[in-house]
Amino acid sequence: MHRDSATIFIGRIRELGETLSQLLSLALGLTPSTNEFISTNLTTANLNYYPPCPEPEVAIAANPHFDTSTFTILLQDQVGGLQVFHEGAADWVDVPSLHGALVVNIGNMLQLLSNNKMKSAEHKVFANAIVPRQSVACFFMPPIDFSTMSTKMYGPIKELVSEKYPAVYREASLAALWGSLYPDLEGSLRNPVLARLRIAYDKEVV
Ligand SMILES: O=C(O)CCC(=O)C(=O)O
Ligand SMILES: [Fe+2]
Repeated sequence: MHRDSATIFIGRIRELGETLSQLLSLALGLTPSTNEFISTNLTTANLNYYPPCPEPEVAIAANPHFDTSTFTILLQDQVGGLQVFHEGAADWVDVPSLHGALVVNIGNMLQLLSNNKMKSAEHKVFANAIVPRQSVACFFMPPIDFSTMSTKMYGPIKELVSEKYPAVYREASLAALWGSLYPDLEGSLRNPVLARLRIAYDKEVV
């Protein structure tokens, strides 16, 4: 990516992220004074390049995973291959590549903060034999401070917890949440990181 266009792109994505944070807070019914998403910022961008794969039927371009972010803004090229797991259909569905469109994924951080009101989207990318594919994934998170990574805790926003809607998750540090890219060793949990944070873990699994 050319340096000038990258700078402009990132600037615009930051603005869009701020607007999205505010809209998500509104959608959750949070008041501006307790809005914890306002501090959400663009922390990382993945520039993904997937070369053509000689044996796409036995390979995968990106393993199924949940992003750790509050939300992710994704730019994909025209090649396609991104799929999201649709809980209702219990199946993977294609996320078509539309020219000029951005995809927004909810990540594990928002599922945790929103006390399960917003669900993290599991996604994967399948490989193709013919053309390379590129994407830019921009991750929005609370600011990352490596000195407090294991000690600063995040949990369901107080305003979203009540007697009627008790906290679904215990609090977790960013370091603990970061495990979400790694599959469950026993392979039985769809979202192992959040499943292990569930307060009613014994009774119910995410
Ligand atoms: O390449 C894509 O479309 C998805 C990339 C992705 O999921 C990620 O970087 O977390
Ligand atoms: Fe992702």
